[in-house]
Amino acid sequence: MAIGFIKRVFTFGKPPEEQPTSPGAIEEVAAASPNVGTVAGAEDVVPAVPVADAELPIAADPVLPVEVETAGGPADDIEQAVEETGTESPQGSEAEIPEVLASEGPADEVVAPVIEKIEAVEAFEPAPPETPVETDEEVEPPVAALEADQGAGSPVLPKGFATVEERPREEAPVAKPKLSWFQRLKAGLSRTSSHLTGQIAALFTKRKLDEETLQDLEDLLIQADLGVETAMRVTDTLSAERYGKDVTGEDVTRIMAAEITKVLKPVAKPLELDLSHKPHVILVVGVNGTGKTTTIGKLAAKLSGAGLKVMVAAGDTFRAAAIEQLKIWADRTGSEFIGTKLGADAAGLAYEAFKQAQEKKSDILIIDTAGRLQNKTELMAELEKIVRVLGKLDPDAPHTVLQTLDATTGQNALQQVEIFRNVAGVNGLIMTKLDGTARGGILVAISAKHKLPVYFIGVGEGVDDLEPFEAEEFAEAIAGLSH
Ligand SMILES: Nc1nc2c(ncn2[C@@H]2O[C@H](COP(=O)(O)OP(=O)(O)OP(=O)(O)O)[C@@H](O)[C@H]2O)c(=O)[nH]1
Repeated sequence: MAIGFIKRVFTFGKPPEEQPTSPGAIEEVAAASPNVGTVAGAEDVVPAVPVADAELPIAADPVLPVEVETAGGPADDIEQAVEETGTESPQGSEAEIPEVLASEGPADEVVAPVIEKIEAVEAFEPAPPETPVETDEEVEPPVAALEADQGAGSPVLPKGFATVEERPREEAPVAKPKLSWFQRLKAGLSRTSSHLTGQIAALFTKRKLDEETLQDLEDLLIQADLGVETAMRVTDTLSAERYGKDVTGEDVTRIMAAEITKVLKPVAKPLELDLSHKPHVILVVGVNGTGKTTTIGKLAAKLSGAGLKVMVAAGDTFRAAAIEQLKIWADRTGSEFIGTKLGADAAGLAYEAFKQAQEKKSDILIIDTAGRLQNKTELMAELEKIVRVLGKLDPDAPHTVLQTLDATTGQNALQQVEIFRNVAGVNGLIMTKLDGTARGGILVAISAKHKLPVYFIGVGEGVDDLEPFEAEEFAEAIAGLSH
């Protein structure tokens, strides 16, 4: 019983379960806290308790030492009482304590005063806080007052801490604003425009316009795939307006955009559909990989989205993936699909597709074709045959022959138009992959040379990445100007 009381002196104000029990933990607490052992009267007693058995005062508890020391009363008495019991032993061991504490009768008598003192300590109530002296100095408000100010549950933490509530909330993902077509076009053509305008800006740094500069500009525009004709148009206009004067890169890009617009305007036409034909047949040709199948999918999406009944035919019987790819596009766009087995006669499929589309009263039939230029003779023969068999069902069919051109191929695209125009009677163009190429200028050269309508341009693989071709906005995008 007595040892229990002694323990209680040291565990004052702390529930036992919170106290360190391992020697190491105790030492840590003692070392970490200057208060341990400094409690009046307790400082000499602490070491006397065997470590393993002790429930040491929790050094971190600032209340006990302060109260006991400043109150001035009971703690001093305890010290005295402990001295009287002879329990004080700076180097005390476990054996020394039971000598006194374990004794019956007289020992209780000896310990009784100690108990009284302990009880006095427990019963001790700190004096009410003194009324603060009024001063002119700004007194920091007590924490409780601050808490009250901020409302319950908003503790004021020391500097360097923050409550979880104060943690900045992660911004909810903001839906990306949908870019306008011009913004997408400009972004798609940014490589072409930055390449071109960068070179122009480098050429026109503080230079008066002279013959040499004009020649350099012409070379630069030709190298940018714009073609000799357009390059000369730009330099002629620039010379007429600014010869001998200071010219900035921006002056040049503005004149260039205006001249490109003039070249493109006559070819920027809408794709006319004669819906008196049931169906209006669109044959899509072009070198493999130029984007025929993808473009058919994009066109089908636009047309079926407009409420037209669309059928697509997988006339590229040369490549299994092309058939599968077109089937996926048909499913995606709600179009009818007709295909045949790999290696089958493409003209036979085109004929069958036309018949079925007529029977089903489709508005539009779009026929995909193979594009392997490596076997040019065979390919050309196949294309000629397709055109021939379609003509048997309708002398005007195919009503539109579209050629896809891959912008990344640059000058090569000029020859491709030449070839397919002669064989398949191409009467309209779609340029794909204008996104991410520095060679978008080729469309200007093709337009100037072939003067074929350019109906659409592709600036990505997505279903929405095909837009009607507009001369002015294309010219401005290629020159990096704002619309
Ligand atoms: N970045 C970009 N990629 C495109 C565009 N149009 C098509 N493509 C991609 O170009 C690749 C070839 O496209 P296809 O539609 O298969 O070309 P194809 O002419 O049908 O090819 P073959 O079937 O081999 O004759 C595919 O990976 C398309 O996703 C475009 O405008 N921009």
